[in-house]
Amino acid sequence: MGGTPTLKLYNTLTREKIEFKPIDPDNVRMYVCGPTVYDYAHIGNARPVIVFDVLFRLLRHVYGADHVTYARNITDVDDKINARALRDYPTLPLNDAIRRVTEKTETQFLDDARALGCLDPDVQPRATDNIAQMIDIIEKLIAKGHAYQAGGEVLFDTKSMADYGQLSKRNLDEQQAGARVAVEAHKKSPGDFVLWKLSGDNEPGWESPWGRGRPGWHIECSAMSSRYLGEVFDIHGGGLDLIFPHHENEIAQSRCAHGTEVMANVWMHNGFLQVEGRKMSKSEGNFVTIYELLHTEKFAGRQWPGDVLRLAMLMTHYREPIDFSVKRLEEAEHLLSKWPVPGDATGEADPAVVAALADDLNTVAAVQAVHALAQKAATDSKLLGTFAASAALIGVVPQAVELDEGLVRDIDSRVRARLELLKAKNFAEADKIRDDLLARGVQLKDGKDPATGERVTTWDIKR
Ligand SMILES: Nc1ncnc2c1ncn2[C@@H]1O[C@H](COP(=O)(O)OP(=O)(O)OP(=O)(O)O)[C@@H](O)[C@H]1O
Ligand SMILES: [Zn+2]
Repeated sequence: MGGTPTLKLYNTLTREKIEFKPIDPDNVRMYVCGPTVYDYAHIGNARPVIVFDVLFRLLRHVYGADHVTYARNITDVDDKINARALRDYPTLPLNDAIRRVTEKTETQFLDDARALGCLDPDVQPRATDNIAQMIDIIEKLIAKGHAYQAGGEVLFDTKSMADYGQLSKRNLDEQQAGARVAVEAHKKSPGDFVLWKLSGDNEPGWESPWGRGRPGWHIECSAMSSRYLGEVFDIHGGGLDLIFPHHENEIAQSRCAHGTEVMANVWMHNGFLQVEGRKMSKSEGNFVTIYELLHTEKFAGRQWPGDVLRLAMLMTHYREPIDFSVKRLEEAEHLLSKWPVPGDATGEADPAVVAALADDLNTVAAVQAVHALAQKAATDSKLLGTFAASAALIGVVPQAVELDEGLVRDIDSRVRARLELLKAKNFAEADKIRDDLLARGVQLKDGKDPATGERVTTWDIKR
C-alpha cells in the first residue's frame, strides 16, 4: 500500500473537516441511505449514489478492498409504495402488488447505478428483511424510557434524550415555540416521531408486541446499520435533506437503544442537484430519471452515456449545489472524448489523484489530474496503466465504443448527409453533424479521393 495517505472528511456532526481515523482499519464501515423503491430514481438521486461510490473506491484503495464494508439499504416499506401498488395492480392482493412494485424498482435502480459506473455495495439489506431487528430496538427504547405507546403508535420521546438535535443543531424548545402545526393530541412533544404504527386490514403489516403494524421511516436504518456494521461505525452518508429529520432521528434511536456516545463517527451529506436553482425532486415535477437520460431521447433529444453523467456530477465538489444543464453534460462529454482507451493496461493510481480525493473528496481537482494524465497518456502509452488506475478511482473507465451494425449504419448515413451539405455549401448544418458526432466520440477525417479529386470522409471512434 505504501504510505497510507491521510484522509480528510467534512463531518456534518462537528461542522469541520477532520482527519479520518477508522475504528478498525481492517474493517472500515460505511452506511448510506438508499432509495425508497416505488418509482424510477431521478438524476438528483444519482448524486449520493455516485459521490459515495467514489468514497467507497477511495477507502478500498487506502485500506484494501477486503477491508471496507459498504451497506446501502433498500426501503421497501413505505406508504408511497402502498399507494403505487394499489394504483398499478388494483386486482392483485396488496402484498403481491407491493412485491411487484418493489422488485421491479429495485432491479431498475441497480441497473441504473451500474450504468453510472457504481460498484455494488457489499450489503444491500431490505427493510422488510429486518423487521425483527426493528422490533428489538423499539423494545429496548421502551424499556429504557425513550419511547411510549399512544394513539395506535409507538413514538420516540424526544424529551427523554438530553442532547437530541446535535446533528441538525435544532433546539426542541425553539421548534415547539415556533411550531405552526398543532401538536398531534397523542404526542408528548411535537418532535416525537413514529417508531411503529398499527396497520389497517388493507395495509401491509407484521405482528409485533404492539399489534399488527409497520415500522416508521427512520427505524429501519438504525436496525440495518447496527446489524451489518455494528452499534458504532465509521461513516454515515446521504443527501443534505436527510440531516433532519431522518438522520437526527436515526441517531436518537440508535444511541438511546445502544447507550452509545455516537452512532457513526463521521456524517457526510451531498448537496443538491438543482434545476434553475431548485432541488430536483419528484414533488416539484422538475426531474429527469436516470433511465430516461441513459436510454431515451427525452433530455435534449438524445441518449447520454452513463460515464458522461458521472463525470458531469464529479466536476462539482459534492457539498456544492449542481445546476444541471445540457451544457454541463456536453462539457463532460467533450472532456471524455479526449481520454484515451487504456485497454488492459495496468498500473498504480497517480498520487495527485489520490491526494485530491483524500482532501474531502475533491473530485474537481481529481478530474483535472486525471485529465492531465489522459493528455500525457494519449501520446505516451507507458502512462496508460497509471491513467487507467487513476480514472478507475473516480469510477470512469474509458472503453472502446462497441460498434454494432446499427451504429455503423447511422454514422455512415450522417457522414453522407454531411458531404451533401458541404456540396451545397450549407456549412453550418454540416458542422453541426460533425460536432454532434464528435460529442458521441466519433471523429471525422476529411480527405480527397486521389482518382476523382472529390472529398471523402472517414471516421474513427475515440472512446
Ligand atoms: N436533487 C437532489 N440532489 C441530490 N441528492 C438528492 C436529490 N434528491 C434526492 N436526493 C437524495 O437521494 C437519496 C434518495 O432519497 P429519496 O429516495 O428519499 O428521494 P427523495 O428525496 O424522496 O426524492 P424526491 O425529493 O424527488 O421526492 C437521498 O440521499 C436524498 O438526499
Ligand atoms: Zn437512513
